[in-house]
Amino acid sequence: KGLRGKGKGHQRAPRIPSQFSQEERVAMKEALKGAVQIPTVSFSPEELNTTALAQFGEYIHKVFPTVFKTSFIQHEAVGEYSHLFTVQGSDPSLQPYMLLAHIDVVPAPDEGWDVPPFSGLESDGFIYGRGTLDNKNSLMAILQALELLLIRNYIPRRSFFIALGHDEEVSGVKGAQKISALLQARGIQLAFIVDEGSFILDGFIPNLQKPFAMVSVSEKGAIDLMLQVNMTPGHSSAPPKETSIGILAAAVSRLEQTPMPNMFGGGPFKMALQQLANEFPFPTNIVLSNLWLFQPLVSRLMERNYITNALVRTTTALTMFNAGVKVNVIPPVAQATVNFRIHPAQTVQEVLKLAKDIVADDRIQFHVLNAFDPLPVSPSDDQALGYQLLRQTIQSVFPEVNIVAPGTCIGNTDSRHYTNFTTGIYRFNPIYLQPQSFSSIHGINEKISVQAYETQVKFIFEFLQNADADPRPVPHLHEL
Ligand SMILES: CCCCCCCC/C=C\CCCCCCCC(=O)N[C@@H](CC(N)=O)C(=O)O
Ligand SMILES: [Zn+2]
Ligand SMILES: [Zn+2]
Repeated sequence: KGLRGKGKGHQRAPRIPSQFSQEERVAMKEALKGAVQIPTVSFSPEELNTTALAQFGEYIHKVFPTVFKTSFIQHEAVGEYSHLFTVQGSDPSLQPYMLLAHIDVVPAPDEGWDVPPFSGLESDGFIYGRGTLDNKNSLMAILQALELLLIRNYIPRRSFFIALGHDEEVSGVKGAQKISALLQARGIQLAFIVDEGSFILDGFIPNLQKPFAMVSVSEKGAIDLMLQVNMTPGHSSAPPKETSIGILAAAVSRLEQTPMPNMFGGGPFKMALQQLANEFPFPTNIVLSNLWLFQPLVSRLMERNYITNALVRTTTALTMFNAGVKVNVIPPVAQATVNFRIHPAQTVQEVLKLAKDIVADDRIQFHVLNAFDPLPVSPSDDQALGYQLLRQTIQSVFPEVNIVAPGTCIGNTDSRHYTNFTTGIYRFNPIYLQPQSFSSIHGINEKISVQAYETQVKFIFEFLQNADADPRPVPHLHEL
């Protein structure tokens, strides 16, 4: 709605092969390095590096000139530093879709890095730096693929939006939320959305030898819960039996030692394991094919690893603790913040009640700083256009990957600000991820191989064209 309504000229565009010249391949990796070198760090919702964000806006103008000068692409800066591209397709009868990525990155002090985190240095075939996996790779690959298609005179059939938020790492309130309001005011409805949030997972599940593509169809909810204890201050030479610090420490320790219930079976993860069953050796294949019998066993096994544990329950992370004003003063107040990530089968209210029951101490005050429910589960059936387009593109770009399975994103993404536009929200990065690279996201030595980045560009180049092709049934591989 509201997109190029001319109703004419929507002939089929010829398929353009995803082959790039040596010169283009060099230019694309250099463009990513340049993006990494701009320190677009979000420290807090109020503390963004606005100089770097402004510089980034100029940078994408410079490296993707065709995107900015094409007549059927409208560019708008939103909330000053976020960017919305409206690509008007030639066939207004096709519902548009939207690709998301974010400009900002989490802070990266130099300590522990092999190379400075904002150097974008290339070493042993890898480009190093903050944002190379989260999420400048996606942002640059989307614009790069579009630039290359435009240079080849491609005219998209289906309209689409590209929304690039500038504060995803600290809420998305100034970026994604503003873009969302703008699209809402324009009455836009979308066929589907694709965002960051999952990968081709390699080595995350014991005994599963082959990588598989997990497309996240849901996203955990979250609560930032502040616990506070107030006590009368006094001289430390004659302390009371319990201090605010002691009471609060015991309360948060109870929360840490009492995990939220295991909800395995109540989210997409069970479906993924069933789809993966035949990829495991005996007897795991039999166990996973018969979850009606073995569900209690499997759900317990999943708790053993901290990543699979995050997929079966609401997690409880103690992230901040503040108390004390002076070495010889009984502290008047102690505060701690707990970050819960809510399993798709639970709600904010349910988790709050459980947390209060676990703490079970009237001296503790609870303050909800921020909370939202898990995101609805998007369809992954044969009719789900976004899911099937991802599946089709994964099968063509990564023919060695046998399984594409739905999953839950354990982190949060900007896509949660766009739930009004579509029931189909998919989180997927076309990149192989091993547990070690998972730790580098928000950690140290974040890096992407030059080859992986080229493949990401190729994936989007193919995806944009697949979205314009006539819908046709996608053959299922390895169905149960
Ligand atoms: C099937 C078994 C293995 C499953 C393993 C899952 C491995 C994890 C794969 C991907 C998770 C990566 C999450 C990336 C998205 C997170 C984005 C992010 O950092 N968001 C922040 C900020 C925010 N928007 O709230 C966050 O705190 O979550
Ligand atoms: Zn991210
Ligand atoms: Zn992140």
